[in-house]
Amino acid sequence: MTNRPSTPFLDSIAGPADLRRMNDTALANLADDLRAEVISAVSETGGHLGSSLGVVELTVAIHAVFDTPRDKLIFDVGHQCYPHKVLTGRRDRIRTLRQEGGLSGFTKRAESEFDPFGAAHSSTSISAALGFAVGRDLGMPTGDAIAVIGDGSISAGMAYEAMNNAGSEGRRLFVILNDNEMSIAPPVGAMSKYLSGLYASPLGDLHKMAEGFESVLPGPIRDHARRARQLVTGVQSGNAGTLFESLGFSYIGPIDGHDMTQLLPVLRAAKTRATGPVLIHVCTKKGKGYAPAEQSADKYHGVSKFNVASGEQAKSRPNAPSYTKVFGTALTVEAQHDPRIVAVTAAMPNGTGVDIMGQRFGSRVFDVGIAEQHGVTFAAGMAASGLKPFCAIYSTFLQRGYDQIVHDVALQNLPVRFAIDRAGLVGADGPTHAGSFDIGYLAALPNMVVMAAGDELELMHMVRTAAAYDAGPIAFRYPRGEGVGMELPERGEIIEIGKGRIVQEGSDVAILSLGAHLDECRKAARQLEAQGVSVTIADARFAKPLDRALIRQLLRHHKALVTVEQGAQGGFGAMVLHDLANDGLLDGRCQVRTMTLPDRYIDHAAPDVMYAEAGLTAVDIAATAMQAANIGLRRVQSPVADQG
Ligand SMILES: Cc1ncc(C[n+]2csc(CCOP(=O)(O)OP(=O)(O)O)c2C)c(N)n1
Ligand SMILES: CC(=O)[C@@H](O)[C@H](O)COP(=O)(O)O
Ligand SMILES: [Mg+2]
Repeated sequence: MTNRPSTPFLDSIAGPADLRRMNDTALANLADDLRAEVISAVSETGGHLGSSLGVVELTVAIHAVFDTPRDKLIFDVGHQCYPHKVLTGRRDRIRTLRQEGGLSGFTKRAESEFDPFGAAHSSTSISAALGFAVGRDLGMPTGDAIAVIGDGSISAGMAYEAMNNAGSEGRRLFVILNDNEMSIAPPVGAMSKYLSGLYASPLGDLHKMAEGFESVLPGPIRDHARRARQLVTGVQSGNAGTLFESLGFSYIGPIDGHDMTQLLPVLRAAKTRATGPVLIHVCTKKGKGYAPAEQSADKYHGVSKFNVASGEQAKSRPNAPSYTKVFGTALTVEAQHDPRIVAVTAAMPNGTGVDIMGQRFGSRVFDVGIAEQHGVTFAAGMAASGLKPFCAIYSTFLQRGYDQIVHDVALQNLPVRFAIDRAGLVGADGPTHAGSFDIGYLAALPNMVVMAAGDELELMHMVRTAAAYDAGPIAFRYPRGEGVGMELPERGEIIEIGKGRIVQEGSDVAILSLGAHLDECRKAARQLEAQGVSVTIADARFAKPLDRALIRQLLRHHKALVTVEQGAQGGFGAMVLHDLANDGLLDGRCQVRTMTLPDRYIDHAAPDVMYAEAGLTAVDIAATAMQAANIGLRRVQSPVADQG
């Protein structure tokens, strides 16, 4: 355990109501304590530290000024909510963040009345806040609605859809733009440049502050508030604020989000005077107040446990390259062979590994910002032009681009290659980030080819296959984390579309694996073999088109056929059942079982714990095969006993 910091101001409060009794100096001191507490806690748990450190003063100020939980504070993404959790009755559990059975790393309704709206995917906060504002105006027991959204997250279309609607609704609503000039990577796009322009606007460019607004500000801070003069004027402010004002918002800012003498009076004035939607532009530093974070390139966006004194993170030494790295490297090799290959990422160049290609072929890698919908259609356009786009998006975030996949890609049969990282359960980020649904939602689409990599070599083959495949859209999925650890060639091979492979041949039961649970299937086979059961393992490779010949062969020669996938019901297993049922093949000697994620969300924990919770361990697979084959349950070894 690290040395706990001394936090007298934080120790003196039980919840946000206490903040409303503190003077401004005490609130500033409280913010210092809170920052120290967050650093200390995250050093023990890991998590999204940089974003949380950037909003310490802002979080204190909002809770001090607004009447939470009656007023609804909605953090966009929610990855910056650790100070909020500490202030809202969860300090005693803050050192359980992202651990099994502990606090979520995001806001979560089930956790606290101070989390009125759950999040983890970005750019939803303004829509949700507007919903609360309408609820209030229609008599629901709710107060003001305050959305806190980052400069990265405000690049997504959904934020503009919400502002467009909020501006025309004209209801009292607060949007606080937390502008730290960072997304996960440095932010991209015209919006980012626009915000930087606002930040650079000299005070003297602004028009006169409205009398009514000025009068509610205490004398000493009037100067700071000169930047907030548009609150009740609605007057255009030269270049500053014009976009937000055009959308119907009053624009206040920019103000220094680490200076309580600016934050508190501006929030108080806004709260007192606002009658319609207001956007308060707050400038902060990601990682503020912790030197290793401020100095790091990613501003400590997501960190593992670390040493507070040195900032050194406790990264475990990898046994094998990550799937992400294997993908990024294989893509770069393909890009070298074919100049038509381009890559698209939605604000995750490092997370998806396309930054590896970017180092060699920078002009062919496109970071579109947090804009998955646009990213998919942009890729479709590039494919229509004759390019070969690889659209690299995490499974969970690709959900955002589903209509674009259906309407712009699949329907037009355009050869967009979807590289789907973080397939399956991902661990500490929990259910919001689980890649559970892509097999089902993609395999349902005509024209779409869907592959899943059984290991990192298979991933290389799939990258090469996708690069070579021009007949229509093709997707391949692979999980978060390390591969199994194997010798890898320079370049993958092209595999035949719709053909699986036999990994080992047996005669009693067949396990048909799709994707990276292949290794778990091997463990299950060893457990079964220890019981005298002869096992075939097949790697389906394709959820679509199915290798129907392979499936029928397995069915003919075994007493049981068990499909296994790292995905939800309605995926690969369902495709197999559908296919067999339609051919009247389900009533024969061979019993068929499907093993998928269960029909519920699984809370954050280490991935193997989550898979155990899901009933998808080697023991579960072996037991299912035995039961299906009616072999009789003898003792099945536990995974701990199974060292092989
Ligand atoms: C729809 C969606 N796409 C991608 C992400 C991954 N993601 C999480 S935080 C983040 C950056 C957010 O930047 P910003 O809003 O500026 O917050 P900051 O981290 O700078 O505090 C990204 C890309 C996400 N959560 N949701
Ligand atoms: C908050 C968010 O959405 C991302 O930061 C996410 O936590 C990244 O996850 P990976 O660590 O899997 O890239
Ligand atoms: Mg940011």
